[in-house]
Amino acid sequence: MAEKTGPPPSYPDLSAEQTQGGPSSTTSPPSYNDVTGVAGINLIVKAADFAARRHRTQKRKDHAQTPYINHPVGVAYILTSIGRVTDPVVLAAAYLHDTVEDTKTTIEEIEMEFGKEVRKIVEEVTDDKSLPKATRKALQVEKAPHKSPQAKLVKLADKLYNLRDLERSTPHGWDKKRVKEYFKWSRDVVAGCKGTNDALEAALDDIINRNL
Ligand SMILES: Nc1nc2c(ncn2[C@@H]2O[C@H](COP(=O)(O)OP(=O)(O)O)[C@@H](OP(=O)(O)OP(=O)(O)O)[C@H]2O)c(=O)[nH]1
Repeated sequence: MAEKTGPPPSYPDLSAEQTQGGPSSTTSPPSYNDVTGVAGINLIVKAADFAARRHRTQKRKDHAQTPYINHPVGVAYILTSIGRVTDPVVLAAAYLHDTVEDTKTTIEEIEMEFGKEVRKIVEEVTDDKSLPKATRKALQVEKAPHKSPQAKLVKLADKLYNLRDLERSTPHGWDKKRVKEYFKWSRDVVAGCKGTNDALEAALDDIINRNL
């Protein structure tokens, strides 16, 4: 028989932006090196919760105005379902991969909440939005081969999600030429991440060849 537990804790003073529950990490960052079992699941779900709060007002660029959080959730799911990735640190980083680039979240905050390993991956896949767009795009191609295998996994899944999204629906204001340019540029970024995960790379090759 299941043991009776008390009611769930309440967090009356937390704003929607704050993460609820779990040990608070206000002093030193947790270490999630080789995290497994319940701790691993908790890390992943905490990252999903954090990302949902931080992206909560944002929408994708499609005509349906899909909530932005669908993207990081989909990137994490691509990693598990196609890439067969089970490392909680990589999956947490997938949920968090756009929080620093696209919200007020700082990389220090990611480290305090999720540890150095997750921070490193998120940092590696974060573009500097203060740079001109052409520079940012060129840097992604240039830097891709030098990234860690974990960051390459997130990058590959991110690109696969965005390319699938482009096949599904053209973002508001994009013409055919821009879509094609995105496919070409993605092909160059993906080339620099090769040798990381056969299934993800095969899925990317398929969609890129279909569209170029
Ligand atoms: N395909 C598609 N992309 C959308 C949509 N809504 C938002 N995006 C985001 O737009 C970015 C690609 O648009 P761009 O014009 O090339 O780049 P920019 O927004 O960074 O300037 C991607 O950012 P990113 O994830 O940071 O990736 P990336 O720029 O590194 O590829 C993608 O996630 C959508 O409805 N469809």
